[in-house]
Amino acid sequence: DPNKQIPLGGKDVSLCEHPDYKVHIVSRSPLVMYIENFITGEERAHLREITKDTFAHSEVTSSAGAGNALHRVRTSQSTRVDSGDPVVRCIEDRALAFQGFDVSRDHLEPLQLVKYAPGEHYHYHTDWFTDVPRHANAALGGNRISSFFAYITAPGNNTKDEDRITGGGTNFPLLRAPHDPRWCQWIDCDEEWEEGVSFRPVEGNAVYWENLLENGMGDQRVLHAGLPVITGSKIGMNIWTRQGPLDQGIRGSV
Ligand SMILES: O=C(O)CCC(=O)C(=O)O
Ligand SMILES: [Fe+2]
Repeated sequence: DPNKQIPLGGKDVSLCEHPDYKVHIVSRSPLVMYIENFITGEERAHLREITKDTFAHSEVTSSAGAGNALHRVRTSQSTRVDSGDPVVRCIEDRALAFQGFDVSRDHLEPLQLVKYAPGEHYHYHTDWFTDVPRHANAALGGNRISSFFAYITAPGNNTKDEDRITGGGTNFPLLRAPHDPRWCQWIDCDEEWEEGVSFRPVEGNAVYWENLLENGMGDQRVLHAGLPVITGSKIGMNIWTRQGPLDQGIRGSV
């Protein structure tokens, strides 16, 4: 049946082939890992394509403020990705396998894409919720145990000067920066030591971290921000795993 084939760079995506990604530990406590080559070029193109007209100004659920107050903490635009899409399912499979297979798919929130134009940023925050009754109740699967943040669009060296991204790193002010110069391909090595770790946006790569302490409380040390994009534009993707299953209606097809 030719209709079952989804063309994507000439590949049949229903096969779900995982890239040979590489993992490097950034920090053992809190656990933070850097993943090279986690989202393939075909997958990135597909994600951009299926979401291209769906971005809206991001909500920040942790803020109690009114509409315009929100825009100061997060000026980017975001969108949820259709969980029924085969490429999305393949990426979900990868995120679940990464976490040791034992987490089931219903613990995953719908994947979220975040887009930044020049000047846009996301202020310091944690991905775990402080208002547990409101944002992390049982129907919502509890709190977020882990986060992946993957770079989907971040025009690099093979791009015209005017399109190339500058700024737009992901900064973790409370992490200690690793020392080896090999990290400088992904981490801003010019950053002051007191500023913690800033991951530069590198397409296809991702940062993974755990949000909760052993006792289930949120870990303050994974505070982070999306630094302002200066030139070019950036699209990132959040993959959030909850402590328990989300109710069907919430995860369902979006
Ligand atoms: O844009 C970034 O680098 C980080 C975004 C982020 O932390 C989020 O969307 O929760
Ligand atoms: Fe975040």
